[in-house]
Amino acid sequence: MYKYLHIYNSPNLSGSVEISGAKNAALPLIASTILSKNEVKLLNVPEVADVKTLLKLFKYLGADYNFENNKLKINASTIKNTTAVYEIVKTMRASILVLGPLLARFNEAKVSLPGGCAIGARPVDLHLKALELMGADISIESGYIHARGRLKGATIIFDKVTVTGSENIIMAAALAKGKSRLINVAKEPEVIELCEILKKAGIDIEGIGSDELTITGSEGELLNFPEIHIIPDRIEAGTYLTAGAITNSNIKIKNIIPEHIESVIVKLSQMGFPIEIRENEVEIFPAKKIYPVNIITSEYPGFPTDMQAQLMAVATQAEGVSTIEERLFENRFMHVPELNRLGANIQIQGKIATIKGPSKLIGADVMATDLRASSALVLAGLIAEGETKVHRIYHLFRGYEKLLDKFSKIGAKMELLNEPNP
Ligand SMILES: CC(=O)N[C@H]1[C@@H](OP(=O)(O)OP(=O)(O)OC[C@H]2O[C@@H](n3ccc(=O)[nH]c3=O)[C@H](O)[C@@H]2O)O[C@H](CO)[C@@H](O)[C@@H]1O
Ligand SMILES: C=C(OP(=O)(O)O)C(=O)O
Repeated sequence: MYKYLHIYNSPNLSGSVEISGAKNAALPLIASTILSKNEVKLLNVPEVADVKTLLKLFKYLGADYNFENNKLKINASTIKNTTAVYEIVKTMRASILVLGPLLARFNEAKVSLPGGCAIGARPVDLHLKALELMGADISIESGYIHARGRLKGATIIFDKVTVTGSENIIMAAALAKGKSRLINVAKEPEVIELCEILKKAGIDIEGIGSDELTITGSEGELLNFPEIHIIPDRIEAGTYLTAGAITNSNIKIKNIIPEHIESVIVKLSQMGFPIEIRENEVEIFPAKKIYPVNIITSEYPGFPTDMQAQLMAVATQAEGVSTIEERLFENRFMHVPELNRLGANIQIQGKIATIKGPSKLIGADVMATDLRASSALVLAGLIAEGETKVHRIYHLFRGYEKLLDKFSKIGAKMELLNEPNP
């Protein structure tokens, strides 16, 4: 039975939210266990749909695991199958993360092409080009990427900064023969955590945290992984921070690494929200006046595309004209018509959205189209007069753990109800 999220006007939030482990760190780290000879224990793993999908894929490949209370024990040494099937890959693009490690370990891998999705074309050409430079023979057959060959170290210059592309090639280089130089690598905290774990597992990696890495591969020898503690989810943290902002409330966001959301804090501060930064938490206070803002999305440490929709929801309440330019994905404004249905005044011209505020929002039926678009609609629903029904809400559960519990703890009123016409 399909569900929708019924949100009741909740203009005053208070209290604190504990942030879960990062989905986008957990996914590559789980994929990396393909390189491990031992069972790996991962802590602070978020129980979200994407993690469960990747685990389903691991089971299909032949791995064993146990996942309870955010603790995951996974043994990928039993993997025999090297084909990631369409039926699983189609539900989650990040399944492409098994390509690099499977190929590096088995000298062969077949992964269904992830295809386009809601936010843009999202090709994987840079992943494939890099693997070819490392000696892989790659063909596309019946919708599958078929990669074969023994990987050897290479110099790779990424034409664009790609997060999962960098992660795939870092994992491949860890087991390849010889040294790889990766230039223009992504510097997202999730990429850094992957490098640090591989280093602890015995791989020589230089340049961690910079955009150039030198990795000396183990020549096919499997690694001895340490216990892994997943870093806090900076996008979940940013989302709850924007919940404080849109409702102009005082809330604390706990269990985070504030540096990871610096660009979001800077923009909310510019909008007039006082924010106190402490060691593992930030606290947002009501603004006297909400100022408009100009945002351009970019790679870390720039403003994250994964926070663009949420900031746009907040900008609907600013006194004046804000602009948001989306530079990473060509189709990541799907929340705009839905926010406008609630009463926002947003226009799009190419990559730029212009938001005229403040707008009085009034509850309506709206459609979630992707993960972060869904969160923008939830935020808008908090301040919309009356009741807002967010349909296709399953997108949200790909990346937000215990969303209803966390929102209800800070005073938001919402419930999951059955769609009347499924
Ligand atoms: C699971 C995960 O971590 N997902 C994140 C990851 O996605 P993902 O890793 O898929 O995003 P990328 O960093 O690869 O994409 C950045 C840009 O490069 C382009 N590109 C990418 C690869 C390629 O082979 N060719 C190519 O042209 C993409 O279309 C996009 O325009 O980073 C994005 C950008 O921060 C985030 O929005 C996603 O939440
Ligand atoms: C776009 C996202 O995820 P994915 O790359 O898995 O689609 C996201 O986390 O906002």
